[in-house]
Amino acid sequence: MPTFHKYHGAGNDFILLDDRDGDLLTQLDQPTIAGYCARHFGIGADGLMLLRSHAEYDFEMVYYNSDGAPSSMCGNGGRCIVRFAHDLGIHKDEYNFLAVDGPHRAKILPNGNVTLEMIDVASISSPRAEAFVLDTGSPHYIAFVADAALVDIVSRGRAIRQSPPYAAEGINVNFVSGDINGLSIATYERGVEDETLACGTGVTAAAIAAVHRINAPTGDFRIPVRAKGGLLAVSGTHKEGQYSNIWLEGPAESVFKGEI
Ligand SMILES: N[C@@H](CCC[C@H](N)C(=O)O)C(=O)O
Repeated sequence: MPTFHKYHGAGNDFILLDDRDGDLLTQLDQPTIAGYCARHFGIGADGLMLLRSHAEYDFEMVYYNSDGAPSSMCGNGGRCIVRFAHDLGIHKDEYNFLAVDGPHRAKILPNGNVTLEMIDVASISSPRAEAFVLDTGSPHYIAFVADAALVDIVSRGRAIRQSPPYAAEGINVNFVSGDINGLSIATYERGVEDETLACGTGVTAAAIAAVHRINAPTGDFRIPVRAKGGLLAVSGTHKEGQYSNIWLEGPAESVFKGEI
C-alpha cells in the first residue's frame, strides 16, 4: 500500500491517499477503510479520501465515512483535499474539482485558510419548532438550543439520527446556539456515529438555517461558526428562500504522513 497522509479541517480529520494512478480504488473495501480509520487499532480518522485524476477537472474527490462506506459530500474533506492537491504540486489560483454532489470551486487564501464553494440550497423543512432539515451536499438536522456546549451530543444526536424519519438513510445532527452574528455548533456525524470536532456541511447548514430562521430579507451574509475544533465561516446570498454563492472557509492542515 502507498504512503498515506493525514489532514484535518478544524479537527475533522481525514486519511488522504493519492490515487492519480488509479490503482487504489479497487483495493479498498469497507472493512479495510474502517480499519484504517479506527481510532485505537488504525491510523484514526473521521473519514478517508482518494484524490483521483479526472479528464475535465483538476482532480476527483472520492469520500468514505469512518465506517468504510462511501458517503455524500464532506465540506471539511473538500477543503482538506484542496490543500492535499496543493501539497502534491497541483497549483491553481482557483481549483475546480469533482465530488459526489457535483463540481466544486475552491481557493487557498493568503492566510492559509481554504474556502470551498458549496451547492445551492432551495429546500428547507422544519419538523418541529427551532429545528430545520436541509441538504448542503449531505443531509443535516439543525436544532437551535440555548447553549450547544451543554448538550449531550452523542445521546441526543444519536436518538434523532436513529428516529423513524431518518433511521434508514441516516442524518447528521447539529446542535447550534447563537444567531447570524455568530454561531456555536456541536455535531453528531452519520457514518462516524459519534460526535466529531467539526463538520463542514453541518456548519454550512447551520449558517443557512440561522438566516432562514429569522426570515432575513434578500441580501448577502457572512457568519462565523465556532466548532469544537476550530473557527469556520460561511458566506452566501439569500433571495426568497433560495441560498446560492455559498462558500465555506476555514483551516485545512497537514498533520503527518506514513506508510501503511
Ligand atoms: N464531515 C463532513 C461530513 C461527512 C459526511 C457525513 N458523515 C455524512 O455521512 O453525511 C463534513 O465536513 O461535511
